[in-house]
Amino acid sequence: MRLAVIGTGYVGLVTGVCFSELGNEVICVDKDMEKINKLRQGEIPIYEPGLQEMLWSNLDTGSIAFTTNTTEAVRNADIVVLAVGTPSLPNGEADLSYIEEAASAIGEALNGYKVIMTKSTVPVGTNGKIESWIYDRTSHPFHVVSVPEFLREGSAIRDTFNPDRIVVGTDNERAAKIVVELHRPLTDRILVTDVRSAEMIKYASNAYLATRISFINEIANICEKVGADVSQVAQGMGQDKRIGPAFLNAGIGYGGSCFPKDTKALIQIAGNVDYNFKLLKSVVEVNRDQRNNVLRKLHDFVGDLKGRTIAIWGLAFKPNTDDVREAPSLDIIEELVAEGAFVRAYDPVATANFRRLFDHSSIIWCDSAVSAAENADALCLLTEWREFAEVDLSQVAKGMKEPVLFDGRNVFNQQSKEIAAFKYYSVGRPQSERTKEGGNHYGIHAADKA
Ligand SMILES: NC(=O)C1=CN([C@@H]2O[C@H](COP(=O)(O)OP(=O)(O)OC[C@H]3O[C@@H](n4cnc5c(N)ncnc54)[C@H](O)[C@@H]3O)[C@@H](O)[C@H]2O)C=CC1
Ligand SMILES: O=C(O)[C@H]1O[C@H](OP(=O)(O)OP(=O)(O)OC[C@H]2O[C@@H](n3ccc(=O)[nH]c3=O)[C@H](O)[C@@H]2O)[C@H](O)[C@@H](O)[C@@H]1O
Repeated sequence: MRLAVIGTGYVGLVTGVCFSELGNEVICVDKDMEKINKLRQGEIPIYEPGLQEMLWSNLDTGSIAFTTNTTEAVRNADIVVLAVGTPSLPNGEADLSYIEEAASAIGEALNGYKVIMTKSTVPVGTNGKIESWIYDRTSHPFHVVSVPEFLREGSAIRDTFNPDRIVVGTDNERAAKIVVELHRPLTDRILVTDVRSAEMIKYASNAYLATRISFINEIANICEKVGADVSQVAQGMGQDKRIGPAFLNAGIGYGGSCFPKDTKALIQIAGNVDYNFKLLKSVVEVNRDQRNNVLRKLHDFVGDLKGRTIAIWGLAFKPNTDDVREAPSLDIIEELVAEGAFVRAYDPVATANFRRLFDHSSIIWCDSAVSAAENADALCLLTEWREFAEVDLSQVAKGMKEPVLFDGRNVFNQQSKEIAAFKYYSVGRPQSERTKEGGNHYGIHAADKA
């Protein structure tokens, strides 16, 4: 089939590349000329494992192309994929201005029957609006179908080729058949629903996953106080088939471009119909506070942070991506700087993106995990990049002023020999005897603070 993908951000690019890999003819559109020019040269603007290579091979065969010309792309397509951004407005609601602009351009361009497939995450009722924005500008027939996207950054290609399900929201049989046929090579698990239910499935899924994370983080906070180990608790819970093991990793809370935005949007969607979504409001609040645990632990152990040097491992909101949108690292580093600390930070790929959002003369950007820890008073692991688990910790400990490690993602085994060199704090796990006993040369005793 011939696809025009409008919006070549994360979702648009991954969708475009994967569907061209499946043998479709794809043209990706973006209004950002610089981005399109780079993509034409095979340069991708994001870090996503495997995407670059797949783009190159499809550019070579000519099954994918890039343009800023929406009209031409739409005219040559059977299916138009809407993948523009839907960021948060200051009140938490989704900003639909990019969707309206793109829908209007599609309406102007229509030259025959097309299916418009909405992959952007949009509030319930939006596909109806998209339909009317297009309808007002054309006399050609079309159907708008809600096909929410469930890929995760860092594993986007694997997720696209192995989806748990594809949701197709439409009341129209002809459109449903076309969209089902497009996705058939990916899976048999294709659920056709009405449009509003499809829109709700996306928000409900993200809100539920966010809820699991805040739930396990609160359990972790309680574990710390009662001397239980949240890793074992999560394992025990996850073995119950009704619960399952995924998304029960305690840590410093969720970030990224979607959970924070989509949870806030669903609270607004509920509020607009006079429903107070109390549970989800708490999920957001718990998440906001969870990242402060790192700072609280630093205060407990290091005391006043003014003039101290804090090393940071990991800036991205999760491993295998260079995305720092709503990353816990942003709040934590901003606060460290505000309190007068010096920061030595390292991330394998996300440093440039982080610096675009926040930079300061008190931060030294390091080019390896080991160098970031040099002469630091404490080290905080914020993103569980695999390379951190493989670093020679004895070398790290030797290079630090004080071997104090705050493991915000429970990467290390606190019983291990390497960890024994540190005063080690993780999330929701009992502190080792050494850590409990350990005072430090600032004269503050962790155990005294309890
Ligand atoms: N990032 C992710 O992992 C996922 C995102 N989503 C949803 O997909 C949607 C897109 O998200 P991202 O790809 O992260 O967005 P993004 O913000 O990275 O990219 C959006 C792109 O659309 C372009 N654009 C905006 N208006 C346009 C127009 N009128 N014509 C052509 N191009 C236009 C922008 O220049 C930008 O390159 C959002 O609704 C998001 O919630 C859903 C699942 C996963
Ligand atoms: O709508 C979206 O954009 C996407 O949002 C998430 O994907 P993503 O944000 O890429 O990454 P996740 O793997 O879900 O992680 C999100 C955040 O939760 C945190 N997390 C995840 C799992 C866990 O057990 N604990 C935990 O703290 C991660 O560190 C990360 O900060 C969803 O998993 C995707 O299904 C969805 O398509």
